[in-house]
Amino acid sequence: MTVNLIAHALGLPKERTRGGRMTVLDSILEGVRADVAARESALDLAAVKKLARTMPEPRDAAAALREPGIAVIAEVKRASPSKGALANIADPAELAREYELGGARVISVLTEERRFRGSLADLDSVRAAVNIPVLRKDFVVGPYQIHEARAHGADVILLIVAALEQDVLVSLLDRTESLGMTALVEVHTEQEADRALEAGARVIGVNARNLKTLEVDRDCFSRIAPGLPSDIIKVAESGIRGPADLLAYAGAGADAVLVGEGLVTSGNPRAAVADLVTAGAHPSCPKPTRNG
Ligand SMILES: O=C(O)c1ccccc1NCC(=O)[C@H](O)[C@H](O)COP(=O)(O)O
Repeated sequence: MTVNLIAHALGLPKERTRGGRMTVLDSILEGVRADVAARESALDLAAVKKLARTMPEPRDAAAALREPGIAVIAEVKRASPSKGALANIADPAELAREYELGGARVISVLTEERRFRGSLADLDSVRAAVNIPVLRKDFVVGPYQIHEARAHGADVILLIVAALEQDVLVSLLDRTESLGMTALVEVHTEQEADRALEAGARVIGVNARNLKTLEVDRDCFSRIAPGLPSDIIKVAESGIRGPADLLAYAGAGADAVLVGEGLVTSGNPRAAVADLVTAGAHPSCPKPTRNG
């Protein structure tokens, strides 16, 4: 059986199997599809849409990310495929409040359960605890998760280009925006960045972590960001352990950084966020100028 036949049999885009083996991303997506199907059979799409309509309007995350200084998106992250258990986060709401007090502009909440030990309950707790925009960080495979995110108060959704065929990416991005939410569209290569732009992305995240090998390549951002139009909000994701990393990404054109492990393992998340925010606010720290 060829790689593409295996991919076809699994319902995956052709390019996402490596050497005939399931990649980490494939395996995560397989679990996510099963979990979404189970949730949808318990509460169907019409019911989730109805719930979403009862929520207050989404907060404007793009505006928050455009404010002066390098924005910090602080992540609630218990575990990861690359590192296993990271932090015992008994109270995600308290952690999110600490992040907000440290100056975070957006809180990212991992809701994937099998590999990251996150949940929609975490999203609910964080939403209720902070006044800044909240990102539902998950592996979105279809419209159900977008309405579900809105029903749980998310203002921002992550869309991973490598996980989605182009027509699906376009329709999920449109749906996100039609609900008043912001899409953070994640890329790993110049080709994926082109796809994100063609789909109409306004906020593009360059993830330094290769979702197939899990290696972190901090140069990924500086390869891709210069090719993005100046009006695109550019987010550097993964591998940021302190102000030096933030400054390096800022020098390469980042408007924002998304940080998980470095904060949840810091011992003092409020101070760790504040250190990043201070570095990103310093007059010597470059903030890209934009056209529009
Ligand atoms: O973190 C992982 O190991 C991982 C593996 C496979 C897919 C996604 C993964 N992480 C999601 C993220 O994008 C990060 O949580 C986020 O960028 C923060 O990264 P870090 O600051 O390095 O924890």
